[in-house]
Amino acid sequence: MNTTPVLRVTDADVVRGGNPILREVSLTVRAGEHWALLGANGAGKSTLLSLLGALAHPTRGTVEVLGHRLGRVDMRQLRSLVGHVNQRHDLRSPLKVRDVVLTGLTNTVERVPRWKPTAEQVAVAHRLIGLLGLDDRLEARWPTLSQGERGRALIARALMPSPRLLLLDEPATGLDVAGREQLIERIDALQHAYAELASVLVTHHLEELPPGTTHVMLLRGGRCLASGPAAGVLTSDQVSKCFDHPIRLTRVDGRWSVRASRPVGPRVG
Ligand SMILES: Nc1ncnc2c1ncn2[C@@H]1O[C@H](COP(=O)(O)OP(=O)(O)OP(=O)(O)O)[C@@H](O)[C@H]1O
Repeated sequence: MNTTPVLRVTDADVVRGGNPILREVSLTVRAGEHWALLGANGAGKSTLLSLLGALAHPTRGTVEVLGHRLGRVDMRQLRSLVGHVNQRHDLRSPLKVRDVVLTGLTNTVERVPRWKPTAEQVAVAHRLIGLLGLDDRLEARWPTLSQGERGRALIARALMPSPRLLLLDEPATGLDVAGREQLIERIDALQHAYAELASVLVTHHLEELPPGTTHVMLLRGGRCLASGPAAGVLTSDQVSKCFDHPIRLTRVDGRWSVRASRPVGPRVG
């Protein structure tokens, strides 16, 4: 087993246009851990994810992705080793689900002309398609897929090169309840199927956290408010601070949900 942390961020600052966007953020992610980055709009989640996906450099501090320090490696090459699921996938061709998933091996949006997968690669694609619950959509074409099916196809695509790290940027945005629940069920299944895989999921909705979430970082105004094992970080107090609102957090059957907590006082009427 590889014991090098999958991600190590040390005192990272990001400044854009003179504005501090991330301040002194540190994070270590190890194999088998499933992190969630939580915070209100503008807290800095996507900016942090862009460092973790080797898409941007920190202004100060260090970021190591899969043991490679940003600034000392070829970012493009490093990116190809990270499974990054971004809902903005600008695919124009009506590719079949299987071919969309196989583009994960060429790390391209479109199919590379004359590139042919091996029988073994096709078998891996089929296994991932099954794992993401898309067996009956194997022959379906991209434009005919629902948003939820597209999201799950993109996760299968990201897993094609067997990455050690999977990054999920608000994967449930825009899904209806059924789509969200299918997605969470499948993320849960793949976390069980790939015990060594580490993942980082960005969201502002606690209802979207898969039950296998092991660790959480709460971000507020570009700073880490709390970070560590989910049970210690996800408390009503800390989540209320994170979202600047009094919130009551509950966990049932491994899933979290939140409600605004009502101030205790005399009832009127
Ligand atoms: N290139 C940039 N120049 C200036 N400000 C930026 C830049 N990129 C992001 N910001 C600002 O940095 C802050 C954090 O942005 P970021 O997208 O990381 O937040 P987020 O937590 O992902 O938000 P959301 O939940 O709304 O997606 C925001 O206030 C944003 O406007």
